[in-house]
Amino acid sequence: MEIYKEFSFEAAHRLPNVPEGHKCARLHGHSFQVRLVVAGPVGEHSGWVMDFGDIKKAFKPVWERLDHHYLNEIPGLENPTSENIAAWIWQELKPQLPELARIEIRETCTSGCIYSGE
Ligand SMILES: Nc1nc2c(c(=O)[nH]1)N=C([C@H](O)[C@H](O)COP(=O)(O)OP(=O)(O)OP(=O)(O)O)CN2
Ligand SMILES: [Zn+2]
Repeated sequence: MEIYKEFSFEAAHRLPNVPEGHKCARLHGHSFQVRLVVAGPVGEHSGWVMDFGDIKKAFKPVWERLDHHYLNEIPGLENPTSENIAAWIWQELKPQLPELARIEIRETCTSGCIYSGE
């Protein structure tokens, strides 16, 4: 079964590799929405795949590196597209949360990406 926990973080970024004149070359900010999906069997006694609180605990140190930061200054996020942010979170979080199955990032109300580690 899959469960999920949602988070948000506020951050600024600019996209350095967009074509000349692209609006995203300018410094701007988003309230990024993050959904972490965890997969596994439902424990017979616990009745859950994992305590939602344990997902929150695992993500906290990663979240703290993102929230209210200028993403371009974070090593590995020099080109902070949604795709690269999702892959970066995966790389940071997967060792602490091996049950992580998917990350969904929403950059605006209408734009985002889904990453399953491939
Ligand atoms: N594949 C990607 N495309 C774009 C990314 C990205 O990370 N991956 N990022 C941006 C910009 O950061 C931009 O802030 C968000 O894009 P966009 O959806 O174009 O934003 P708008 O809210 O202005 O969208 P409208 O639907 O046109 O209002 C750009 N592309
Ligand atoms: Zn943006």
